[in-house]
Amino acid sequence: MREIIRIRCLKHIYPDKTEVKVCGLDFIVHERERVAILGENGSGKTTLLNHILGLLKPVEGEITVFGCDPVKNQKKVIKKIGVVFQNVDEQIIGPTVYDDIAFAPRNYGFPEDRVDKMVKEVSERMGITHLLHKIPHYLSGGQKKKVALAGAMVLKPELLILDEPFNGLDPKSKEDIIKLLREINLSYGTALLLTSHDINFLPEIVDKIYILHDGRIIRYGSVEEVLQERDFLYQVSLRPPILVELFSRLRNRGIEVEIPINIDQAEVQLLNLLKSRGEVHWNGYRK
Ligand SMILES: Nc1ncnc2c1ncn2[C@@H]1O[C@H](COP(=O)(O)OP(=O)(O)OP(=O)(O)O)[C@@H](O)[C@H]1O
Repeated sequence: MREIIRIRCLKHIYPDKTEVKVCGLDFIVHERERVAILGENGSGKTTLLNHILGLLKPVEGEITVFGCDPVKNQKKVIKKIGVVFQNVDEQIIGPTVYDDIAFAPRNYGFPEDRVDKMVKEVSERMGITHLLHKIPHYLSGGQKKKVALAGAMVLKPELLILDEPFNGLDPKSKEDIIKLLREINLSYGTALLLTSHDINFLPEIVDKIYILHDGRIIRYGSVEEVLQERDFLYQVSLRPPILVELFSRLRNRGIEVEIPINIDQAEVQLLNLLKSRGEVHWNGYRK
């Protein structure tokens, strides 16, 4: 698969002299991949994303996005990327939801009938056509996230960057956003790159994980490999998913179970345990 991002040992110095380093392993994202960056507060996740967007210029290091330097070729690069920032209030700028979603295509000079088609198509996919006439300020938090996502997706970018997409959402809205992101990835082939402290949801939405700690990318692997490493996650100030914690405790008591990362795997593990004790039938129902 084609590489769309490659970063090696970035260093950034903010105007107040705060130094942020992202060294260690190379950071690589391929087309269509679904990748999460994990790390404690202040570890540099947003700084890294802002470099990918060409909004920040590193003082040291190498960064290539879609084969280009994102600072020197910002217009070209940004056209291929949709972004949902941590604080969506700062990015929703249109007087109505319709105008907000129409902002990017109008900005790129698409004729108004094309813009109309694009806005309607993306709004239908996001399930927000009933909100198009509304003033964004009055929307709920979950509705604002969906509008921001529609604005980010209207040009069908190759890469979607999401900084803490689940912040402040209720469980149903989280599920809606996860479902939308999976559909977007599948139907448009859009690569997903996200940060999240909501570790329990990650197996449903990403395949690969990078971990940032103390200015270094210290771990890269599949979502299963990384999230099953309970002790390692604690060492780097992260917390394992609740199922990993529970089943690790059972293993520590000598109970023979594999560590699951989602509810289906956990169900299979528990049923196997009950079957081995003769407490349930082969079909998983109680004897
Ligand atoms: N505009 C800025 N000016 C000065 N320092 C900044 C600025 N933005 C970020 N920083 C500092 O850079 C470091 C990394 O911040 P960053 O926002 O990238 O972390 P993060 O991993 O995204 O954190 P969080 O999980 O809390 O969102 C922090 O020490 C932060 O205080």
